[in-house]
Amino acid sequence: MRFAKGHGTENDFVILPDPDGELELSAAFVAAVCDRRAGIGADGVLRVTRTKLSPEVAAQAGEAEWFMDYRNADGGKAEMCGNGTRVFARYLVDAGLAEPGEFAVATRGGVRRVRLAETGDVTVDMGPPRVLGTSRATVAGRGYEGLHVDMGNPHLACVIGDPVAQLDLSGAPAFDPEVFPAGVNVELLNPVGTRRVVMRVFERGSGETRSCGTGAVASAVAAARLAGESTGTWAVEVLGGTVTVTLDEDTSYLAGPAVLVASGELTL
Ligand SMILES: N[C@@H](CCC[C@H](N)C(=O)O)C(=O)O
Repeated sequence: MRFAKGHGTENDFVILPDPDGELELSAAFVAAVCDRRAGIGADGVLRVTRTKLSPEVAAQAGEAEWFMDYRNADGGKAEMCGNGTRVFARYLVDAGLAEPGEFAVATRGGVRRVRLAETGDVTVDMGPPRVLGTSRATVAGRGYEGLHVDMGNPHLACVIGDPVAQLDLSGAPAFDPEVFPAGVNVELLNPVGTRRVVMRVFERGSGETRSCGTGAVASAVAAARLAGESTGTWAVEVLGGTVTVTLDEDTSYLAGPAVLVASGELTL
């Protein structure tokens, strides 16, 4: 089986091309591929397949030829992955499956438009963030209030007083299962200047990752609220670099680098 490996601000993915929709990905197989010692190692898997061959998103086939079938490192499916969409777009162009410029990608969370710049950056129209209230997470015994933001997938973005660099994220944060019955991605962030935040994230199904695109947008929304703003551009510093989030009246954009670093034959 052919594979490629790529990352967006060190949120890394194994890419499995499956143009004819022949691959059945079991959770155990995905977890084995993502294993950082016994597998290739990644935060998730991106299966590249045709939208029209994928019953769960076939309704998007008129808008997007390719479906990003995203799986978390534990093998579970997720609705959306912002950095994954950027890396997926980079792969499609480099593999000759899409023209450089602007095109659409099908995801479980709906169609997302992407734009590749000459600089190598990829921007995704992430759609409108939906703010659904507040809730609490507990990290290493400490409770934090956060904003519940739906980016297609669920987020709890907590603006905290402590420096995020000092947090112990070795264990999963506790959260309210009544608010998040399907689990949640928890972001912890500090505003560090005008429209700039530092963020760490514990992702549902993948653990702490070095970046999370949907989480970066959720964090920008939380930071904007705190500043009494609803539009503008935020820099979100993550462990793997910096992404840019733009909030406007009716949508949000995520921009940053997306690179492919390897390809080969998977023998697992
Ligand atoms: N890293 C991603 C989000 C991946 C999915 C998430 N773990 C979930 O289960 O919702 C991103 O860049 O958005």
